Amino acid sequence: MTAALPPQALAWDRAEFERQLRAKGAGYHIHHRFNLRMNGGQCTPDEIRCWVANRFYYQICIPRKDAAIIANMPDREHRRKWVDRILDHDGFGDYEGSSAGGIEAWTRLGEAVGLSRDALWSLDLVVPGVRFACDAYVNFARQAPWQEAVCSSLTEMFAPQIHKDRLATWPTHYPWIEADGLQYFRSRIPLATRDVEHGLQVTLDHFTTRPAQQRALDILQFKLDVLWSMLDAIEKACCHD
Ligand SMILES: O=C(O)c1cc(C(=O)O)c2c(n1)C(=O)C(=O)c1cc(C(=O)O)[nH]c1-2
Repeated sequence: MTAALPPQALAWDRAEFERQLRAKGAGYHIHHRFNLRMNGGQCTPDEIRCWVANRFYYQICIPRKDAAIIANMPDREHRRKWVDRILDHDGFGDYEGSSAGGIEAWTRLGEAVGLSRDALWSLDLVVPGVRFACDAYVNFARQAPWQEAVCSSLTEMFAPQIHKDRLATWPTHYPWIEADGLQYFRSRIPLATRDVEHGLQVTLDHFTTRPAQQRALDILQFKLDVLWSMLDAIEKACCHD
């Protein structure tokens, strides 16, 4: 719980509010013990497979989450921008090439680490804590005002670094993973940057009083908790030493 604000607390200006949002990166799952272990090369092939299979559930929830946000957006201009996020993950056209989408790229990652398409898509390896966390994110997007749901996507401010870390460390630590399986991480770097530009604009425009800005920080914390508890559940299920 956040301490109550004095009623006279002044709103932060845009630059300070953005700084406060970005400071939440200190709680990003990039600092989670499992992520440090994974990018430090200490995971076994089974642990990597377990992470990929569980994270797949997050991947398939993202476009459902984004569709829920669109359903709550009254404004055509915002819907036009937001719909790209669904296409980024679901893809369009045939299932080949860059238009195949993120879910297909994650399926490719699964194959590169030794998980068949059927094994991944069956969701048999997804543990309850991961389901709960991802479902909480989708449900939040369904129920919250759309600007709050947009704000919750802002953990993407911190995602390019985690993708870059994987691209920099996995080929050395895990040479057994076929290199083209890492394309998902490469593809997300420019897309996350574009997403954040729009998400930040909505957030800075909407949360303009100090209590509202505090609410935005709390929403971002909720989303950080979603990602953190996914890794808690994954660590518990996947690591056996
Ligand atoms: O690999 C990661 O650590 C990570 C984290 C996040 C995030 O911060 O929510 C996203 C992604 N990846 C990602 O690939 C992605 O497409 C994405 C969309 C969103 C969102 O909230 O809309 N987050 C993330």
